[in-house]
Amino acid sequence: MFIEPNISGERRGFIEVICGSMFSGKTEELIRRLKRARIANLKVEIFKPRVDVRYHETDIVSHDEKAIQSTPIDNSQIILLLAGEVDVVGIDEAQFFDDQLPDVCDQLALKGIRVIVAGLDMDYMGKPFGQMPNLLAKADFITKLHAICVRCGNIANYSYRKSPDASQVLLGEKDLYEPRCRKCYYEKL
Ligand SMILES: Nc1ncnc2c1ncn2[C@@H]1O[C@H](COP(=O)(O)OP(=O)(O)O)[C@@H](O)[C@H]1O
Ligand SMILES: Cc1cn([C@H]2C[C@H](O)[C@@H](COP(=O)(O)O)O2)c(=O)[nH]c1=O
Ligand SMILES: [Zn+2]
Repeated sequence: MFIEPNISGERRGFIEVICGSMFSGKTEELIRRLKRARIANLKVEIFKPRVDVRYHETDIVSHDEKAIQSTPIDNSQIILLLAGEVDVVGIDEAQFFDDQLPDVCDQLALKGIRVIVAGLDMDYMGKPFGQMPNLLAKADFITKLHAICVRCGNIANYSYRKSPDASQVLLGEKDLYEPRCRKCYYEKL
């Protein structure tokens, strides 16, 4: 990623969005960027929605068991209260947050903070998930990652749900979901 030097001397914030299907490596990439920011001695705060307690009460944990400590929160406005003096804010599972999240990210970036957001761009129906479309619209930088289709080995954009449960929010792992390419996803629907 190339970022032009800041010619005015004033620190400018920006919004980075990491998106893709389940198992595409969003959480790993978020953790990688946040750990590098800490290596650079930047002050980092990390948040996740309280609803996401699959692996750990507080940590953000990838499917490959890479982890970083975070603060579980009930709504996105809390980030503004807790991220006063930070350089970098990380947010995982952004699709589960309320509709204030894009505005919160804008406010953080306006204060000069680097905001790194990871989330599912599509739900199991292949529809845009939560505030992700609005975050993608506001993002300065977007990284779309792909998993490997468990059926054919091509790149996977879709998160296929193996359960008949039709609610949009249904926490789970390989027990409930598998990443699929477009062809395999629509064949089995
Ligand atoms: N079908 C798959 N395609 C790609 N990675 C997979 C797959 N199944 C399991 N994984 C594992 O998932 C890891 C990515 O996990 P994670 O960063 O938590 O993804 P995400 O946050 O996008 O769901 C990979 O490094 C890999 O070890
Ligand atoms: C597709 C889809 C997923 N979910 C849930 C399942 C998991 O708990 C998370 C996604 O986690 P990941 O870090 O991207 O692997 O979201 C859901 O609730 N509804 C869906 O449609
Ligand atoms: Zn496939």
